[in-house]
Amino acid sequence: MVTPPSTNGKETIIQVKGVTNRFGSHTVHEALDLDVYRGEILGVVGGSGTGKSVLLRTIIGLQKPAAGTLRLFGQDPQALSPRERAALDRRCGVLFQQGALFSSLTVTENVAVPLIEHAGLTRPQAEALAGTKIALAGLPANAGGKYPSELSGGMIKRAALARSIALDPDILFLDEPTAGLDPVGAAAFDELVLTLRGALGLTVFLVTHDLDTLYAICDRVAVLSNRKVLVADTLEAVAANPDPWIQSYFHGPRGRAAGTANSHRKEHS
Ligand SMILES: Nc1ncnc2c1ncn2[C@@H]1O[C@H](COP(=O)(O)OP(=O)(O)OP(=O)(O)O)[C@@H](O)[C@H]1O
Repeated sequence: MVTPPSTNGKETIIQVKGVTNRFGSHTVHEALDLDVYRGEILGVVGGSGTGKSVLLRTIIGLQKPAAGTLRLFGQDPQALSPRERAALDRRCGVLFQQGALFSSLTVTENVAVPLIEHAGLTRPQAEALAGTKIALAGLPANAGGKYPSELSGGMIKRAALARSIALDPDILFLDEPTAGLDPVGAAAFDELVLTLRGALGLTVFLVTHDLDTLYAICDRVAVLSNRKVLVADTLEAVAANPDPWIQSYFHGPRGRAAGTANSHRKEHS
């Protein structure tokens, strides 16, 4: 058993050190460092094309970096046997930008897939457990029998979330989960992530453009800029950073509106 490193009493469960990613001559990340602490919701922001999704893909092993090291739960994924690697993958739930449900399967069948393929459950066992996950994701019981084409955008996100927590992961990776949702649906999804973090003890790595989400649920925010993590800190500390992109992001009209809405929310809670 490898003990993950500890920083200021916080347990680092993802450590990205000196990671470089290139596509041809295009360097997306260069010597990028980032730590993610157990139990936190980390919001990852940055301008379009700064490499937020590529960073997520690197951490979950879908993108092999040109340089640098990764540690998940204190382990180097590259050094693991296929069996150990599969066990590590099961600790990571992922919700991709498009939801990526199988369109020919019902919601229950979609959620049952990882339970059959990776946990070795029989179909009836998997479908029974899928019902619990569907309820946890805040969907009504009758949603289980529906096909993705019969669901609203918000319900599709919840169904995909149910599938991403099917194997009881320790970390949940969310790539722009509220993109395309109306503000009410987006706020409800934020609340769901917060509730699940508490109920399941998850750590959440959340790529987002949504300022309301940052204010509502993130413990820390990491800003990607110039091929690196420019700053990773509390929202207040990040918003005070003089970097021009950060200033326009947090203190432009949309940033001010999100900050004001959050102050009201705190006053009335
Ligand atoms: N498979 C790939 N092949 C070539 N280039 C890629 C590939 N994947 C990503 N890129 C490039 O890497 C850069 C970072 O992409 P990424 O999708 O991580 O950005 P992002 O910060 O998530 O952007 P957005 O906010 O627009 O979603 C972009 O310039 C993109 O074109």
